[in-house]
Formats: sequence, structure tokens, C-alpha cells
Amino acid sequence: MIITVTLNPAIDKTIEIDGLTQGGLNKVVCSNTDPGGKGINVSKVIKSLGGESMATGLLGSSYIENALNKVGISHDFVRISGETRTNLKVFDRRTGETTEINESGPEVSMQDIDCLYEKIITHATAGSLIILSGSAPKSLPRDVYKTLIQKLKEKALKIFLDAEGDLFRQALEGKPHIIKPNRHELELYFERKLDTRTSLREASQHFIERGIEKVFISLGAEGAFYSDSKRSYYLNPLQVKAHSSVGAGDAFVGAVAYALENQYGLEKLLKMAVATSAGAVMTVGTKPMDSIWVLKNMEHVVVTAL
Ligand SMILES: Nc1ncnc2c1ncn2[C@@H]1O[C@H](COP(=O)(O)OP(=O)(O)OP(=O)(O)O)[C@@H](O)[C@H]1O
Ligand SMILES: O=P(O)(O)OC[C@@]1(O)O[C@H](CO)[C@@H](O)[C@@H]1O
Repeated sequence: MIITVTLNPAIDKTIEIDGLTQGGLNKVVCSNTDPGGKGINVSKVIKSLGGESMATGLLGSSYIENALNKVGISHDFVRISGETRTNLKVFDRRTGETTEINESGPEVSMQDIDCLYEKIITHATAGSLIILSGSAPKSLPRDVYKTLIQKLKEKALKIFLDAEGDLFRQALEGKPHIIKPNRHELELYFERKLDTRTSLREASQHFIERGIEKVFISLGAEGAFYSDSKRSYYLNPLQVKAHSSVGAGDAFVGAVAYALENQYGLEKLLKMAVATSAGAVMTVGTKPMDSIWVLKNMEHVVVTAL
């Protein structure tokens, strides 16, 4: 059983503009809305690959529950009184760039986290993979993931963390089993550039020495990197026509979770993660790519042992 946890869900509003003018009038060419927040996107990707997950977290709006019902994703959120944030993604058709404007999220408390912990425990079965992904509303302490990880590990659950900044730094003390930082998150953590394969390998080893089992580093259009205690691999990106890279990291995490759940071998898992995330950058907003495309294209991913 895979459980995705989103502490700070979002209604993602993606608008497209023909040349963004700062400080001027911008006309929207088209717009669309997706249920979002990193864990929820992971659940969407698992579903598109043919898998099942349970989405939970802290939720203020029924929009997201309705949207998940429509695509058949199981969910059980802790309902909070504050409103779910709306995150604006502005895609500039001329430059191909996306500008993101994210709200910080509603007021929540550690009591909400206690309720969330109970929900996770209710749904988890032995060895369930719990995915903790994305930011936490400002009102929560920055060690919220660390606290959750420590408690969940006492129940022998597997933890996959995708977070940044102080949340990430403190969560590491709880020793999640798997992490997927992107290059920017890692550079923030180490306070230095990580622009060579050697530096990525050293960074991964730093985590592995501290008890983390699997380190995936996503490198945007430059592909990805993987390390565990025995091996390291560089993964070439697929050459695709990029539309919106928002949610590419979530697609990567979703594919890894799906592959682990289905006990894929490492090479197949890595290929699926790269293909699923490449597919995600071709779609509008945070819509996942369909599994037929993923299965067809994963064979083109080159996995290089280092
Ligand atoms: N332009 C691109 N072309 C091909 N593949 C891409 C491109 N951008 C991203 N990817 C794929 O998506 C994966 C994740 O991308 P990225 O490193 O940008 O994640 P992220 O920063 O965590 O994303 P987000 O936070 O928006 O979900 C990469 O490892 C790569 O496989
Ligand atoms: O503020 P966070 O939680 O870090 O990021 C939130 C977010 O930008 O991430 C997803 C894409 O990865 C979007 O669905 C969502 O709007």
C-alpha cells in the first residue's frame, strides 16, 4: 500500500500567456485547474501508471476531493477550517518558461498533525510506503516531517521524503529510507554548487552514511542520478518537447513508488522514473502522461553505472 501525504495541498491554476509583460497588462490565452500539491500529484501519477494509492494530508477545500473522486483516487484527508491555497502557474508560450506564484497555505496546528498520524496508521499495512512530499504551512514547526518520520518508523513503515529547505534538513534527522531532492534543493543544503557527477556522488554518500538507503537526485532537463550503499548511476534525460515542468519531480517520485510496489528491478525502476517524469513535462499543468507513452519510451532511457 502506498500512502501519499500532502500537508499543503493546492489548487493549481495554470494560465498561458503569449509573452509575459512584467508591470503591464497580460491577456490569458487559456487556463486550466488541477488538484495539486506534491503528494496529490504523486497519487495522480501512480494512478496513471495503473497503480493504487491512498492520498491523505490536511485539506480545507472539497474541490480536491471531488477532483480525486473523478479519477478514482482513494483519499482520506484531515479536514481543516482554513482554505486550501491556490497556486498560480504562468506559462509563457513565447519563451516556454513557467513562472510560479505559490501561496503559503492556511493556518494549521500540531493537533491536525496528530489526527493525520492516526489516519496514516489506520490505512497503513505492514511495510507500507509513506510518501511525505512538499511544503508545510507556515504555522507548523519546521521539524514536522522529522516528528512524523520518527513516529511512522516506530510502526516499521517505509518513508520516502521529498521536501526542501529547513523541512528537508530537519527531516533527515529522522532518517527517511528514500529521498529525492533536486539539484537546487541539494545546493541549498550543502551551500555549494553540485555541477559534476563526482559532486553528486559525494552528496549522495553523505546521506547514505547517515542512514538513508536510496538517494534519487533529479536534475531537470539534465536527467537524474541514483545512489545506494553499493552503486551509483547517471540517467540520461529523454529528449522531449517540454511544455510545463511543474510536477516533473512528483512524476519521478510516483514512478519510483509504483515500481517499488511492483518489485521492479533497479534498472527498470530507474528507466520508468525518467520516462514518467519526461512525459509529465510534455503535458499541460500537472497532468500525468499516460502509461502507454511511458512504457514505449522507457526503453530509450540510458542508465550509466558510475
Ligand atoms: N526538460 C526536460 N526534458 C526531459 N526530462 C525532464 C525535463 N525536465 C525535467 N525532466 C525529468 O523530470 C525529472 C524531475 O525534474 P526536476 O528535477 O525539474 O524535478 P523537481 O524540481 O522536483 O520538479 P517539481 O518540484 O516541479 O515537481 C528529471 O529528473 C527528468 O527526468
Ligand atoms: O509549496 P510546495 O508544496 O513546495 O509546492 C507546491 C507545488 O508547486 O508543487 C506541485 C508541483 O510539484 C504543485 O502541484 C504545487 O502547486
